[in-house]
Amino acid sequence: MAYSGSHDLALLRKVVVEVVEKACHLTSKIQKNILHEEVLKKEDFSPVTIADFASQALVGHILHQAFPHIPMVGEEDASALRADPKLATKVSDHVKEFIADISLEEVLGALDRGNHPGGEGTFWVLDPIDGTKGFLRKEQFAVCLCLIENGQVLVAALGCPNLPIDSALPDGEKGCVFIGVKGKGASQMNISTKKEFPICVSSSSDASKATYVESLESGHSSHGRHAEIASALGMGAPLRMDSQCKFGVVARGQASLYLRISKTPQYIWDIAAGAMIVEEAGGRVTDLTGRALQFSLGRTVGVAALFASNGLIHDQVLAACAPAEDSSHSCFV
Ligand SMILES: Nc1ncnc2c1ncn2[C@@H]1O[C@H](COP(=O)(O)O)[C@@H](OP(=O)(O)O)[C@H]1O
Ligand SMILES: [Mg+2]
Ligand SMILES: [Mg+2]
Ligand SMILES: [Mg+2]
Repeated sequence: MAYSGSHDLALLRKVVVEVVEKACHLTSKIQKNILHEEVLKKEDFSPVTIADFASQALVGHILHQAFPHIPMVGEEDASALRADPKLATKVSDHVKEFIADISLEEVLGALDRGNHPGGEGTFWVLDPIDGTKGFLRKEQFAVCLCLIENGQVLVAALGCPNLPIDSALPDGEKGCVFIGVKGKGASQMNISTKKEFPICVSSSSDASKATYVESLESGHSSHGRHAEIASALGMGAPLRMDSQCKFGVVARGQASLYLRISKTPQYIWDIAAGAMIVEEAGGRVTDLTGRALQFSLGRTVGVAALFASNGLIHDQVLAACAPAEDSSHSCFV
C-alpha cells in the first residue's frame, strides 16, 4: 500500500542506506582484527564488542544530526563504556575515522540515544551488529536499521558485509545491502559497486521443494521444532546462518522460509527491518498463528516465535505449526 504520511521517503532512504554502508565499513574493518579484550559479556551472557558500540555511536550520531527530533531504539547503550574508559577511547577512535571532530562524550551520548522505549510514534530502530556471535566467528552479521511510524516500518536497510552478492556463487564477491521502502518494493545493492536491482521472493508454491533457513546458534531458536515442521512439509536440510541476513536470503528468493521459534519475546531490532524487506519483496511475516507482527508494543514484538516466507507457502507452514505448538510460545503481552 502506498505511503500517504508526511515523511520524505526518498530522503529517508538515502540517509538510511548511506549510514548503513558506513557502519558496514566500520564493523568489517574491526571484524578482521578483533581482540579478546575488545569483547564484553552482557548480563544475559551474550557478547558485545567494540564494533557493536562504535556502529551504534556512528549511526546514532549521524541520524541525530540529520533528524534531531526522531528518537532511536537501539540494542546497545554507553553504560559499559562509561565504566571502562580505555575501551571507551578505543570505540571513540574507531568512530573518529568516520567523524573526525566527534568527542568522546558525543560518542557516549550517541550510544545512549538508543535508550528510547519504542511504542507508538516515530523512531529509528537499530541493531548495530546483529549476529554478534557470527561476527566473532568471522561469519555472517548484519547492520540493521529502520524507521517506524505508529507501528509501520517505512524504510529499512540490512547491511550484510559478508553475504555473497550472488547466491549461486557462494565463493564470489561479498557485501550487499537489502533495502525496503514502504509500498515501493525491495532491492539489493552491491556495497562496493553501488549497483542495485529489485528483488522478489521465490515463486515456488511447493513447500516440499522449498529451502528453509534458521539461526546457526541452536540456543537462539529451536532447531528441533523447526525440523519437525520442515519434516511435516517434506523439506530437506536447512541453510544455517547468523543474523537478519536470513530475511535478506528469503527476500531475494534464495530460501522460501525463515523459521525462528524461540522461547523469549523477540526484540524489534532483531526483526523489524528484515521483516519489512521480506514483505516488500512479496513475502509474508507472522507469528505462528498467522498474526502480523506488532512494532508498537515497546522494545519487543511481544512474540517469541515467528516465521517469514515467500507468501505462497505461508498457509502450509501455518498448518504445519498448528498441531503441536505450545501457546506459551506465541504471545507474551
Ligand atoms: N536465547 C536466545 N533466544 C532468542 N534470541 C536470542 C537469544 N540469545 C540471543 N538472542 C538474539 O538472537 C540474535 C541473533 O540472532 P541469530 O541467531 O539469528 O544470529 C541476537 O542479536 P545480537 O547478535 O544483535 O545480540 C540476540 O538478540
Ligand atoms: Mg546482542
Ligand atoms: Mg540482534
Ligand atoms: Mg546486536
